[in-house]
Amino acid sequence: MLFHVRMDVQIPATLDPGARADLVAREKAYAQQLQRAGKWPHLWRIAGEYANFSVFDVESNDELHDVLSALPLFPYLDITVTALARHPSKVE
Ligand SMILES: O=C(O)CC1=CCC(=O)O1
Repeated sequence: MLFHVRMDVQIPATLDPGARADLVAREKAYAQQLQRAGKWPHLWRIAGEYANFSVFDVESNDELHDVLSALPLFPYLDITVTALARHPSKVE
């Protein structure tokens, strides 16, 4: 199942810089692990925003929830999920 996900990142300015760097490094490692596993086939920066558009390829809504809620940045993300279905005009 494919899901389009928008993530807006809102890390508090008051967060200790070392803690922030550790969080971002752990987010990157987890994101790259999921990309290598084929679960996160698209990850794009939204130009001009601290936000991304992503596509996740997972087995179920529950797996998507597990993957997203395990993101190290999860407490600081505003997440919008859109389920995707096949378009009838898409060339195979
Ligand atoms: O910076 C972001 O958009 C949040 C994020 C998702 C994966 C990652 O490494 O950072």
